[in-house]
Amino acid sequence: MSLIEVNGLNSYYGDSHILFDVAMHVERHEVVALLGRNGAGKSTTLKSLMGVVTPRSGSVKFDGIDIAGRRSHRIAQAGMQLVHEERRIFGSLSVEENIVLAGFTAPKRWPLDRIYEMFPRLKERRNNRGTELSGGEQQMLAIARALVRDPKIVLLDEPFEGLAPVIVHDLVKACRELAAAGQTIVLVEQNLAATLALASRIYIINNGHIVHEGPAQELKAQPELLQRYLGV
Ligand SMILES: Nc1ncnc2c1ncn2[C@@H]1O[C@H](COP(=O)(O)OP(=O)(O)OP(=O)(O)O)[C@@H](O)[C@H]1O
Repeated sequence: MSLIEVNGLNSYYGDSHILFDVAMHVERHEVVALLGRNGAGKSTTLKSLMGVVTPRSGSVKFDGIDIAGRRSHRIAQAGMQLVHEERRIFGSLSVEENIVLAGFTAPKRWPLDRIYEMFPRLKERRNNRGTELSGGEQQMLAIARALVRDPKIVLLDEPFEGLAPVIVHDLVKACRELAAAGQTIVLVEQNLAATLALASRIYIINNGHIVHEGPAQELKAQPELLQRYLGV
């Protein structure tokens, strides 16, 4: 049984039909990436999985249970975490307070030591307020806030966007360690090199339709797909 199995998913904003019969699956311990141009529907897909957007129709099975239509806090309680593009950390709280607070209501938690082993930078900055962090540190903190809840799956929405290459390198390394430890991840990213360094399987979404699915390695040999759907 797949950890996530999506079928016939349709999502709207008001009258705007955004996702059209999306079908996808994610296996345990897999890193899957969702690629596509700006506005293709990537964030909406993650939000529809997480219950931030309520799908109008279709099924979303998470660990065997249909969660479509459930509220996002209940989906989080079942073990899914979405790291939003805008990070959503508390600027007035310290790094450590941010992490502890995020883990507060989780049924299971990572010990802080494990978080700090993965992000040594956060350990150095643990007494700094959220507002005092660089963009890269904020992103590490946003991911740490998801991981502390020991999720079955983490959805990462453009985690590398707007960050300097050296920070992206550190974050990719941390994500690779996470994946090697068996963490299931769904990644939405515009940075193709970072995506291919992390994901084993790729979906491409275009105008709300899944138009391609296959191993990440194959994508490099398909320049026409990259050109047509990603403009690269
Ligand atoms: N809250 C909203 N209300 C109305 N329309 C929205 C809303 N959020 C997104 N959209 C529209 O839905 C479509 C899909 O947006 P989505 O954010 O899922 O795209 P994306 O692939 O994640 O792109 P990006 O990389 O720009 O975030 C776009 O046309 C966008 O303008």
